[in-house]
Amino acid sequence: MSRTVIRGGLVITAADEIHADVLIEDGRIAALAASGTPAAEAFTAERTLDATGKYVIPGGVDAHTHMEMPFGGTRASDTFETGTRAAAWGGTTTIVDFAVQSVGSSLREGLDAWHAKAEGTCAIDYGFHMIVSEVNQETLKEMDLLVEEGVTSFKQFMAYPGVFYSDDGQILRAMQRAAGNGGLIMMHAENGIAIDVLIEQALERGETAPRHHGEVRKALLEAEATHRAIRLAQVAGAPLYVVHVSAQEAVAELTRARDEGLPVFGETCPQYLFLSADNLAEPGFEGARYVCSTPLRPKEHQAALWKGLRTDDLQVVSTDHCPFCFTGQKELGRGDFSRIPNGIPGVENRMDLLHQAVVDGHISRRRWIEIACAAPARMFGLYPKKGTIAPGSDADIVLYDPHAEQVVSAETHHMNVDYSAYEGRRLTGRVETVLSRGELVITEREYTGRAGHGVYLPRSTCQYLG
Ligand SMILES: NC(=O)NCCC(=O)O
Ligand SMILES: [Zn+2]
Ligand SMILES: [Zn+2]
Repeated sequence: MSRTVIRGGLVITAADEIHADVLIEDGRIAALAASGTPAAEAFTAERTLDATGKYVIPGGVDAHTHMEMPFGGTRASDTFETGTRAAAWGGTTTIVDFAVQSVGSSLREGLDAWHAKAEGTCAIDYGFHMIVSEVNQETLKEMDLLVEEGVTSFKQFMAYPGVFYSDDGQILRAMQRAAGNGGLIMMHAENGIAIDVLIEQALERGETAPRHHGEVRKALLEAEATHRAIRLAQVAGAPLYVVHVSAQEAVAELTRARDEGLPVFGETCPQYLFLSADNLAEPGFEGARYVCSTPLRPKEHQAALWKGLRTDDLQVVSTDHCPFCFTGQKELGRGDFSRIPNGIPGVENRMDLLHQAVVDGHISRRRWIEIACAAPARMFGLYPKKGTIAPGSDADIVLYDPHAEQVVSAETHHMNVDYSAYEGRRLTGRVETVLSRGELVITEREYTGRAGHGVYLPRSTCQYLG
């Protein structure tokens, strides 16, 4: 039996804060006891980690990543190996990535392809959602099978006509299926048909710079799609999780639906909380770094997102990590913003940025852990194995120094991408040590993990539903 004890830290979960020692046995949390008490003194182990002055928090659960995803005529630049290593550096110990059904192929083929990419390469544990690109009798049946084997959530797109787009009828059918099999539909809510008209008109006017990406993907078209998705889910009797919410009008739709008692959930991402349309408007082609969809919004939207996170109208912060290098990838869209590959890197930055939100007074420490660890684990059927520090849970634990100062930079980050969306940002707080199932992956800011340590996580269904 291998044992580790973490002594003297402030253990923070979504529910509690307590100065406690944590005993780990064979990769799981065996016991907690208030530091200095006889119960804690009785913990014995081969390895002791001193967490004095540190927070001891659950490893982050990032429920929205796209490692090596083919998109926009290229491929996301992090592999499962580089992306999960970078995640670990940033205090995230679980990702849920998106397997993609290619048009003309089955869900099974898409899922198998993603298993093949990830297997034996990940530094931390991983699960999959399934992107459903085609809804037909076969794929609807496959959804049932996937839920049974632990792929319990399905992403559909109201955006990207001709790529991932589903029309309202296809969405309704998938939602009806999910209502029956316990699956959770994750919606990219933007009116892609209307946006394509606006893109065409903007390009005709010669508006080709990155900032026009934000202008054509209007907040109202996010809100309209969010409203439509909510009502389709209501008709189907299905729960709904809206991904990457950025517009205050979309938050208002979610709030209204939740006030009506509907099982509707929302996710936002650090880029919408910390960046804005001002970044997209950086001179020349510089703003291409910040092209993602939904787009970065004017700063005024941020207050509604923070409020939504405080009031639980938004439950989860994920990264939507989808990195494309500026050189050679983002550059595909020089002269035509609609050809800039959509996506922003951030899997390494999320826990730190959200800690900064604690420092800045936007959220409490426990809410930090709720939205970054516990809620995504519950939402996607991984709790309490992941997302908390409790006896029986996997020993996915971060020793976090709340006083360390850092400056974010592509020079020092570990993501396989040539820029940082947060370049030069000063943050208070830093990950010191990370354990994944009791194994040291980061040890006092040295990488001590290995590719292949991470295992696939079959998931149960959403734990917010009865
Ligand atoms: N969000 C984004 O811009 N890229 C990744 C694909 C998606 O999540 O829609
Ligand atoms: Zn999306
Ligand atoms: Zn995404």
